[in-house]
Amino acid sequence: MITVNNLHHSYGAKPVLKNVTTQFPEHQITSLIGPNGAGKSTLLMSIGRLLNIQQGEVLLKGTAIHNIPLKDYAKQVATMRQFNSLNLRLTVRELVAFGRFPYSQGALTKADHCAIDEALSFLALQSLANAFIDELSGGQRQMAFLAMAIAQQTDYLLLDEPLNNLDMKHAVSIMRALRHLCDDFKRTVVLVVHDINFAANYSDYIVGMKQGAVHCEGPVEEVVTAQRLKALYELDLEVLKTSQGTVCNYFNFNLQGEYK
Ligand SMILES: Nc1ncnc2c1ncn2[C@@H]1O[C@H](COP(=O)(O)OP(=O)(O)OP(=O)(O)O)[C@@H](O)[C@H]1O
Repeated sequence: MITVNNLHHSYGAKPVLKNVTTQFPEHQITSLIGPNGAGKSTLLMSIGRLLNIQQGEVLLKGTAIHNIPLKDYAKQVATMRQFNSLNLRLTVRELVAFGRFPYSQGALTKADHCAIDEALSFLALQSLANAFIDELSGGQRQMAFLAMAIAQQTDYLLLDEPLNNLDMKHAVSIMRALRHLCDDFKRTVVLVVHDINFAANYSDYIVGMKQGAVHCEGPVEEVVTAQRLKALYELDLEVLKTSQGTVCNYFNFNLQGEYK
């Protein structure tokens, strides 16, 4: 279990996480949602140890993460950050191989090659294995970075906007793949996602953040209500239950406090 207790984070004098306390259920998908600038990425990067913890604590299975050697942490927690402008002269396979670094330190073993093959085939990326990252579309690149995180074979996956740049079909494939990782491989996934409909239909638990604080959290059914989402986003919307799932419709409503 990942537990966050009273986490504060400031950039310079600007506080962006204010007393954040939450935890993410094991073997489930948790979506971090909320308006732009709410602190979702800062929270995720703090948990992933890509940002130092300034105040408060993050526990992994009861141990404060700063007490876990980074090398061991990387075998338990993989983080995919937003990388939009990276131009790497690496093939997809070489990139995915970086996911094995905590195990191989660069000298890939047979087991590492198997893990790389598994990650590529899990996301149906075999045909792109020898393509160069800087020659891929944004969506293909996103999939390659996700494969790198999956190849790390950790119990916990932290993903910052993994659906960025993906068309509907690829976004659905990714969310199904993440469900498969949780349901069949007992992984725990925490992702930042802007599309409330993906959060509503593929996650188990939702943490809604606003202005650096946890605004609401709970199982999907509790958080995905018109009342909760209106308060979170300051936007009128309706939540429709259909035979295929939940649809949040926020089109053609008035923006609260703004022009029609
Ligand atoms: N490196 C940085 N230096 C200064 N301020 C930063 C930095 N990174 C983020 N911020 C600020 O911290 C606040 C929270 O940013 P963060 O990226 O965590 O929010 P977010 O909820 O993930 O936003 P978004 O949905 O827009 O990606 C924002 O006001 C942002 O401007």
